[in-house]
Amino acid sequence: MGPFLLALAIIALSFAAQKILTFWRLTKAIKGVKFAIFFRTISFNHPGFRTLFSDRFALFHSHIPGITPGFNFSFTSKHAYFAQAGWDVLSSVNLSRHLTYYVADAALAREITSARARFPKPADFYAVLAVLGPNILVAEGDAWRHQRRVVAPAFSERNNKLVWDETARIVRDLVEDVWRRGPGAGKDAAVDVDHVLDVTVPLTLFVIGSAGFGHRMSWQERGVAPRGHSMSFKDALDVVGHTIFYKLLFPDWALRWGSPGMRRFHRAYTEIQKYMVEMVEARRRGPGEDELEERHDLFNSLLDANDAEEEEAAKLSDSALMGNIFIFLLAGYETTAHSLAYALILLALHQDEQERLYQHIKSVIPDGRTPTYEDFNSLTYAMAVFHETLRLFPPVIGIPKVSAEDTSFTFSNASGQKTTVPVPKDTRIVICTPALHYNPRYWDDPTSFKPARFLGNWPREAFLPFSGGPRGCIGRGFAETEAVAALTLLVSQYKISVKDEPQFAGETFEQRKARVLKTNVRFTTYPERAPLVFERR
Ligand code: HEM
Repeated sequence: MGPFLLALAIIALSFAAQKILTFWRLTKAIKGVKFAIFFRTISFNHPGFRTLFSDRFALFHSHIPGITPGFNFSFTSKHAYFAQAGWDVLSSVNLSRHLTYYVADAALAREITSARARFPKPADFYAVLAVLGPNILVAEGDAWRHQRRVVAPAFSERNNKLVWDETARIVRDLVEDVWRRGPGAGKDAAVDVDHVLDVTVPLTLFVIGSAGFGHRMSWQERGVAPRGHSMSFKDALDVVGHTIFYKLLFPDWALRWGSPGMRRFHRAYTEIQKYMVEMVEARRRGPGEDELEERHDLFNSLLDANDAEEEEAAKLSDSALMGNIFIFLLAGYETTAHSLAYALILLALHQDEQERLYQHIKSVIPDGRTPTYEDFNSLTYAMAVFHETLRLFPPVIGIPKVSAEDTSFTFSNASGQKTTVPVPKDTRIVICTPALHYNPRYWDDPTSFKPARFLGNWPREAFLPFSGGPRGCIGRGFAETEAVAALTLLVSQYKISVKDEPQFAGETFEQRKARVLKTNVRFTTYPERAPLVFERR
């Protein structure tokens, strides 16, 4: 063996030895469960995954024993691994430098989400999102506090009302301009939708377009670019909304010169920035004659709040304004589109629940008028349907945190046994929302769709689709208003069912359910294919 190969072999061996030592050290560190045997106390390693790779190794979606917990294990297995281990916390040791705990224990999840300084977000996990500009989702410490203070007033009651009104307008346009007047549509014909996302994705895009960015869009609008632009706002937002992951994966030069899809994304992203710069400049010039109406979209309110900051140093920079408005799009559009889609599928599968929702809407609005934002608080069953959907299909399947200090977790299991595990500084923590939401300690019959469980008293600590504590979702009210409005407006006018297709004629209810709820995860959970029929009531 030549000296070069020998040097290479020594480096490889010492690398492997270092990995094995780290693995051994971490495994030793997680002694938790204690048993007293013949006057001696024996500690056992806290159960969990012992694998080569961490769950972040996206090549493997499911758990492969010894190799990886699996990128999507949290959704595919729900509470099963926790039940097997007999604990609602699992440890994970792999060849990375970090110990990880997966959490499905409600009290512990609350402890973690409420202690922002002890358990911040892992900076490396979120770094990629900073390419959009400084923003509230990735910021930590003082920078986060500053941004949240400026951003929070935009998510106001007045913005929620705008969300409602815009959702109502967009659903009305869908019904009148597309479903009742579109090609092949009779006035009262049933409407076949090939995939529910074909409805919910544009719907939520239009809502974030108007209530978020202050740009009204419609289903039939053709993409004519105004002077000075190469794309209409609608087309640009559509492209950016669907393919924003390009921005997270590739540097600017690659987007500029890459595949046609990458170039289209780059053009759309540049266009949106251009539109927003124009909106900022238009404000600085003052309102035009036809712009005297007060506007409560997120972008406008964010600019208002920023202008109102007295000290120049307290104002957000232009790039932080852009970063935040893009993060609203990234964090708020797919999550809402996908969860609304699941709600419609679940209602189509469970006709009894759909009827209950319909009767409840009728009891709130007996004269059949169009529901308004003032009805929102009374539409409790629609909200219960949305919450039950988020429990069963949380769009975000893991809430990552890191321990900022050496500490410990104490928790008990279903049989009342208590344990304490050490949590060294830099330990990774993932709150597994599906496991928490399907945990039978908190939810009776957890796999069933039962919206009524969200009426009255329900275990709030075991429901974290929006995370919780100070870093909880700032857009929760936005999403809930939009979903309740859309569900109420659609179910009050249409009976929704799963489309009968000849190739699935012989399937049982369970097979049909599994087919239309088949889920994939790309950033958020989404249904792969769910054809529905909307039949006029
Ligand atoms: C069903 C819909 C939604 C779900 C399930 C959801 C879920 C979440 C979750 C789990 C987090 C915490 C993420 C983390 O810890 O990294 C979060 C944060 C956030 N969400 Fe949402 N979200 C939804 C809708 C929205 C909407 C509509 C907007 C804005 C228009 C939005 C804006 C944000 C922002 C800005 C944050 C960061 C807050 C902070 O760190 O202070 N979300 N969301």
